[in-house]
Amino acid sequence: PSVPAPDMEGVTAALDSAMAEGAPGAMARFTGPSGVESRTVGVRDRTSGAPMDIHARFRIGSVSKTFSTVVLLQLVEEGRLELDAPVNRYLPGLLPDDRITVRHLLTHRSGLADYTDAMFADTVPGFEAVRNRVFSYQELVDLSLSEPRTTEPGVAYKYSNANFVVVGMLIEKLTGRPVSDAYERRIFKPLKLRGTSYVHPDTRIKGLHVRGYLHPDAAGDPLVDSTEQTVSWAQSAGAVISSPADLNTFTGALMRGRLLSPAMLEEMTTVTPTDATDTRFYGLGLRRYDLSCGTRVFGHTGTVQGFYTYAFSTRDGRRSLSAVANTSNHGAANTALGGTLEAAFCGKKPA
Ligand SMILES: CC1(C)S[C@@H]2[C@H](NC(=O)CCCC[C@H](NC(=O)C[NH3+])C(=O)[O-])C(=O)N2[C@H]1C(=O)[O-]
Repeated sequence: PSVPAPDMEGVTAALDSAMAEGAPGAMARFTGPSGVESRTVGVRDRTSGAPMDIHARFRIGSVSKTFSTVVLLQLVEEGRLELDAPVNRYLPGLLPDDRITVRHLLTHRSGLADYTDAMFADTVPGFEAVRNRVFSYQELVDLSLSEPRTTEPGVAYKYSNANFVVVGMLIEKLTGRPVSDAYERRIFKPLKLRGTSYVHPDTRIKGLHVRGYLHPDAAGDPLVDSTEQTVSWAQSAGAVISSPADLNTFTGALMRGRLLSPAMLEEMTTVTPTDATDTRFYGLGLRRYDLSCGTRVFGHTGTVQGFYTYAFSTRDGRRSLSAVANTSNHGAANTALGGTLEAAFCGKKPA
């Protein structure tokens, strides 16, 4: 069946509006049946004035959660753990409730509190306090468990980074290796994602990269260059570095079944609503957005200091979009950037 061509003027308009909302720059890359289209606006470095570059790498924040999910679901396929088994079967004594299952982690239905709410309540001081810190997984879990749980296991969707910290712990326990080895061996190398890396706790983004600029809470305060950080507060929940092309490859390959069996991909894309709207859903470490033209796209969003990211594909993997703006803590810029999805996947609006 023919699909609408991407509305690249609309994509550019969304990138321009992200800049108008305070992003120093933004870019998007679309891959579809007619090939690749990319657009860049503004700068990747405010000091040098270097223009945004479609080949530059950046922090993808919680898009990392989908990478971690793919590794864990491959381990499920290999019989190393079961989706509906208690987490405590594999990490004895870790969680205070044996009813919390592996699936609850991947669907944000565990009830484990998100420690980043308190950690980043004051945006810039919170960031400065942790940007060079190295946390153990256990320290992050302890931060979560020091707060009340948000729901009985399985009862409700409540997004929490803690879930994907535990996913990282499961991967390391079951493989006996750091998560970086699993990412490399199971995803980065097979898909030839040469611009994608997991370098925690190194603070640098090596090679050609985008610098990220954090908006302070007080309007009018200067942007904070947040490019260098360990992202140790997130790790398997948010510390992957990638590029527009690699994200297109990753979400496209995932949806084409190159990483998981058809049955497991079906599990991953089986969703429940995340909010009152009937357009946003969450599966296993994966978001589904239902667009105005009826197209359903699957992928993830990311918010890490200095970077907003969208990385989505259609269910058949034939069309993929990745978009990034090099700012954060500024919702209007994030919403503006999100406009690239409708333009790319729904095409030009009828006159
Ligand atoms: C659910 C989200 C939005 S939050 C979650 C994760 N990012 C974080 O947990 C970092 C939150 C603080 C980031 C900081 N904000 C503040 O400090 C506010 N006081 C900023 O904007 O740079 C990620 O990425 N996910 C996004 C996702 O999945 O889309």
